[in-house]
Amino acid sequence: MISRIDLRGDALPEGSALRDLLPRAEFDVEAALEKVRPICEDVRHHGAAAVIDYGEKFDGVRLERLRVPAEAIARALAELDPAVRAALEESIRRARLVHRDQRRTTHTTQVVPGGTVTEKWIPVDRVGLYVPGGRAVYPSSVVMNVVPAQEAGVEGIAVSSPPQKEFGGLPHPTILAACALLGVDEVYAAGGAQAIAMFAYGTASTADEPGCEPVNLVTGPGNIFVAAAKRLLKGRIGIDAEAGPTEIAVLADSTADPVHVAADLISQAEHDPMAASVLVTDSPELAEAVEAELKAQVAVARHVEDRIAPALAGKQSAIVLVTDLEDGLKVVDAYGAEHLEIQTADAAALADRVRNAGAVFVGPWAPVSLGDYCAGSNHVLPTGGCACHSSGLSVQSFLRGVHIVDYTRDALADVAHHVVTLAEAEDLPAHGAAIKARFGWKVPESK
Ligand SMILES: NC(=O)c1ccc[n+]([C@@H]2O[C@H](COP(=O)([O-])OP(=O)(O)OC[C@H]3O[C@@H](n4cnc5c(N)ncnc54)[C@H](O)[C@@H]3O)[C@@H](O)[C@H]2O)c1
Ligand SMILES: N[C@H](CO)Cc1c[nH]c[nH+]1
Ligand SMILES: [Zn+2]
Repeated sequence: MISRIDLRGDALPEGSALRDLLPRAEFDVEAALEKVRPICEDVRHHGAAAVIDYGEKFDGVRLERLRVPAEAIARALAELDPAVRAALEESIRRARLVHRDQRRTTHTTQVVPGGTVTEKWIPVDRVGLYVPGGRAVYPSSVVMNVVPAQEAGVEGIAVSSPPQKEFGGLPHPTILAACALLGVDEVYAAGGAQAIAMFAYGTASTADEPGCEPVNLVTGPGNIFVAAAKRLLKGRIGIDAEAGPTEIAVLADSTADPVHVAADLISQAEHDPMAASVLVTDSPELAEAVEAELKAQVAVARHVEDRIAPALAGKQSAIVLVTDLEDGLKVVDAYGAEHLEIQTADAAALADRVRNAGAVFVGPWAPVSLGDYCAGSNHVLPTGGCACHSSGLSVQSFLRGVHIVDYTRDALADVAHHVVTLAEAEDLPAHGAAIKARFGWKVPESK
């Protein structure tokens, strides 16, 4: 059911050749652009009416209005299962602890006497947070989007999630309840590309409801249509990342428990038929035991036909045998998984050497599921190998650093000749003139 790749014996390929040994599932955002372009254009020109039309087409439910009424949000919280409420509250509490510590402080550097550069961090004014709701619904993604935005100090927060037919076209009630727990009252029942376009272009107010004001930044995971709309509208709006299907890599040795490893691989395969589950190990015995465990556990799992089985059987999932853990480390670094578990005898030491992963989970007691819900870490993480250049969602994602430059006359005079020289070197004399104009059109002599 899951394929094997044997990299023992020969020297490992290097660089991109090593990365290519472990392909991802086809997630052709470029091709999806052609599908989402007309959707985004429609929303641009026809606003809420177009979003409602696409909701009917793709989500099978025709809405009267996009904005979720305050009573529906309050009702969802009132009717929330107390155990789910307690779990969400704990998830929020832990996420707040971690994200509060990510806040940036204003920092001033005195470059020369009388010359300072202050770096100030300013939150984005208004954000649109996307919470997926196609194959599964993700109240936990409400927490992972909203908490960093709030801790960054963002004032305008809007959430959108697909309308659910079985709930009369509202987003899933647990998503609404999570919004209520977090104090978010601007929630829309819109999914896919049309939701991202709604955030980017805004919608006009009608007699029935206020429109959605355009946002500055859109964050949150989603399927290929969400990713394509983000790519298309990037520039008009900022985006966090084009998150692709979920992935887990486990680097394990003979000390790992095959029951845990198999359970963790299945846990992420449960998201999507394109999800990737990869085990990298130097132990053929562990590989065999995990294969047997996968069979046993899949036999009693839910979501097998539509997600777990195709995800594990896909080219994106594999058990990779390596000569030793040094090679294993090279393989997982080349792969750059969204989630990387280290289940080895010296897990902490090995984890410390990882360079490319969205998040690293150390040892037997830190499964990815913990991070998905209640570790305090963020679960919106770079996929598709983007961990080599990008980070997961954080307070930083919602901040802009601004340099405030403050020089006295003397401090400018002291460096003026360098500025003029560089301006001349770039054949941009007007730049130099802007300095000379302040000193009677002469370059002041440096001290
Ligand atoms: N990285 C993370 O933090 C994270 C967290 C949760 C989920 N995920 C991933 O997010 C993804 C969620 O995808 P999903 O599909 O379940 O939910 P989704 O909310 O992203 O997409 C559902 C929407 O897609 C649109 N759509 C469906 N078919 C369409 C079509 N043919 N053409 C145009 N639009 C169409 C519909 O409008 C629908 O509302 C999964 O891949 C999951 O693994 C990632
Ligand atoms: N593993 C997903 C991507 O990081 C997040 C998630 C939400 N709910 C369960 N899991
Ligand atoms: Zn998950």
